[in-house]
Amino acid sequence: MSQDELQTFCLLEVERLLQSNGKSLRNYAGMPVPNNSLVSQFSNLMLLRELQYDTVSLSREHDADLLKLNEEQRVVYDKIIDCVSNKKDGFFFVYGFGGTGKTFLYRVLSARLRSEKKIVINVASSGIASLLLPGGKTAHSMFNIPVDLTEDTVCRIKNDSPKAEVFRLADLIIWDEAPMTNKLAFEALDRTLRDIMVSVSDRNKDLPFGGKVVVLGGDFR
Ligand SMILES: Nc1ncnc2c1ncn2[C@@H]1O[C@H](COP(=O)(O)OP(=O)(O)OP(=O)(O)O)[C@@H](O)[C@H]1O
Repeated sequence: MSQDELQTFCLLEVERLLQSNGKSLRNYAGMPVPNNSLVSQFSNLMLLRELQYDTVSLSREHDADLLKLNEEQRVVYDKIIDCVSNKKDGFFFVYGFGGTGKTFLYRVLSARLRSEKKIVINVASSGIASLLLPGGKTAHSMFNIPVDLTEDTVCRIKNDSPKAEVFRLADLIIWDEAPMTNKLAFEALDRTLRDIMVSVSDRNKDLPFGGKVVVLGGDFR
C-alpha cells in the first residue's frame, strides 16, 4: 500500500469512529480529510484485500519460481502474461494429468501479477482445490453461481456491487478443476461478466467473459 493509500485508509477509520458519534473530520480545523479519489476503493473491502498483497515478497517468490518453470509451463506463462500486460482479451484451457504442475503455474502467474498490484481471481470447482490456490475460493462462492442452473441463468451479482467492481478491475481469472463444473455455470459467468463489463466498453458485450483474460484449468480427458 502506498503512503497515500495508507493515509486514506487511516483517515477513513477515524472518520467512521467520529461519524458514529455524530462528528466528522470536517468539524476539526486543520485535520486532513480522506483523498476523494481513493475513498471509493476503501469502501470496497474485497477490493482492498486484493490490493493488500505484500508486493515485495511476492516479487521475490515469483523471481525464484519463474526459473523453475519447465518448457511447457513457460510457454503458457508467457502467453497469459502477454495478454494481461498488453490488455488483450484471452481465453485459455490449461490441461494436464494431476501432478503435471498446473497449480504451480497458477501460483507463479498470481505472484507476478499481484506483485504488480494487478488483481487475480483464483477459484476452483471444489473447496479442497481452492485451498491450494493463493487467495483461492470456490467458484460458486466467488461468482455467486445459483445452485439451479438453466440456459438463461446469470450470477447473483449486482452491477453496482463491490464484487462487480472487483471483477471489472480484475486482470486475470483462473478457474481450476473446470471439467468438474456444469457448463451452464460457465455460461452464467460469461453472461454476467459481459453485463458487468459493458460499462467499461460496449464491445465487451460481444467478447467471451466480457473481455476478461480467463484460464480454465484441469484434466479435460
Ligand atoms: N516447475 C516446477 N518446479 C518445481 N516444482 C514443481 C514444478 N511444477 C510443479 N512442481 C511441483 O510438483 C507437484 C505437483 O504440481 P502441481 O500441484 O502444480 O500439479 P497439478 O497439475 O496442479 O496437480 P493437481 O491437478 O493434482 O492439482 C507440486 O509439489 C509442485 O510444487
